[in-house]
Amino acid sequence: MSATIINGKEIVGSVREQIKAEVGALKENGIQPGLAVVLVGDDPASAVYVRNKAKSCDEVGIYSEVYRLPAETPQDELLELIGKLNADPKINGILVQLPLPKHIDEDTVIDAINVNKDVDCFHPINVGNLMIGKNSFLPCTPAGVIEVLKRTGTEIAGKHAVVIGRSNIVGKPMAMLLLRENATVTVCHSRTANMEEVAKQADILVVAIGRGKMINRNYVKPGAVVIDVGMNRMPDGKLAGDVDFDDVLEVAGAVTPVPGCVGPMTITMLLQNTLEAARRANAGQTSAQHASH
Ligand SMILES: NC(=O)C1=CN([C@@H]2O[C@H](COP(=O)(O)OP(=O)(O)OC[C@H]3O[C@@H](n4cnc5c(N)ncnc54)[C@H](OP(=O)(O)O)[C@@H]3O)[C@@H](O)[C@H]2O)C=CC1
Ligand SMILES: Nc1nc(=O)c2c([nH]1)NC[C@@H]1CN(c3ccc(C(=O)N[C@@H](CCC(=O)O)C(=O)O)cc3)C=[N+]21
Ligand SMILES: [Mg+2]
Repeated sequence: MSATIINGKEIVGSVREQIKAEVGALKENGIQPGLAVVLVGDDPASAVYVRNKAKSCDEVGIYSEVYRLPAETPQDELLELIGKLNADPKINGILVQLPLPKHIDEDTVIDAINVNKDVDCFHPINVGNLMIGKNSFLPCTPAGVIEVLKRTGTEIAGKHAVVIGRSNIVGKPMAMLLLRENATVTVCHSRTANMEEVAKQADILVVAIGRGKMINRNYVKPGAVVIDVGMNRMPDGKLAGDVDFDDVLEVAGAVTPVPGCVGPMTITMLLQNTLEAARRANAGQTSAQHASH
């Protein structure tokens, strides 16, 4: 038996078509959503993601600005740029590419981003709103995974979902979104005992650990849907996920490919959030106003 390879390109394409149409409709009312992406330092992987983000904005008609700052940029200068972007009406979304150089405190930087422009959903207020189920931006990678599950017709409610990884960017918000969809959720991490046994209980297995090809068939229940968030540059120079794709393909029900699914889906959700931010800015409906009452 061989698993279905989830067609990421097709899903990404159809969500982006929808976003493009909605951006087009806003433009007819004289509104163009705008995204600012800030990259500090010259990490080559980050440079690729930032280029992809700008290109994807163009494709759907979102205005974008990219700021490339040298690695030694003082924290104050970065905060000053964020202050300017916070006040700029052309900019609806601000994304500061992580990780930042060591001399910069990531929490301080994230705190400085206007809550209503935090299209990553990394600001503590937006993270809090997510926890209590209030309307806020959805974190891009986890929201992209939910969209993939829904568009492949995967039932989530009542199913056992196991998330491997507990980072603030992926694992934790992923668990929260699956819970919102009424899955029974287990989160694994580096201190989890008997991880193969735990993972094998999953109907839906989401893997975000940053260990190239670590998750093989021993972690997978026959027929499970396996979502690979990992992005690793292997010693041979090739890109691979955290899942041993060829091995898992033989037992799983469906598997996402890397590259070609969760990565581009993450960018798609970023576009969606930027569109949503522009809508809210123009409706005068901001979560900061809600939060201040
Ligand atoms: N496609 C996309 O859009 C995105 C892809 N990524 C990719 O996803 C992967 C994860 O990213 P991120 O969450 O930021 O990574 P982090 O390094 O921040 O977190 C990794 C998590 O995995 C856990 N972990 C590490 N090794 C093991 C192990 N051997 N067994 C069990 N758990 C383990 C860690 O546990 P502990 O907490 O105990 O240390 C931690 O919770 C990376 O490959 C990254 O490149 C990330 C963001 C977006
Ligand atoms: N503030 C912030 N927000 C993020 O969302 C964020 C971040 N920082 N730091 C890094 C991670 C990683 N990430 C990816 C986005 C797209 C692809 C992507 O498009 N991947 C392509 C391949 C790209 C390639 O060829 O290298 C694919 O999987 O098909 C991957 C990874 C967002 N992240
Ligand atoms: Mg730092």
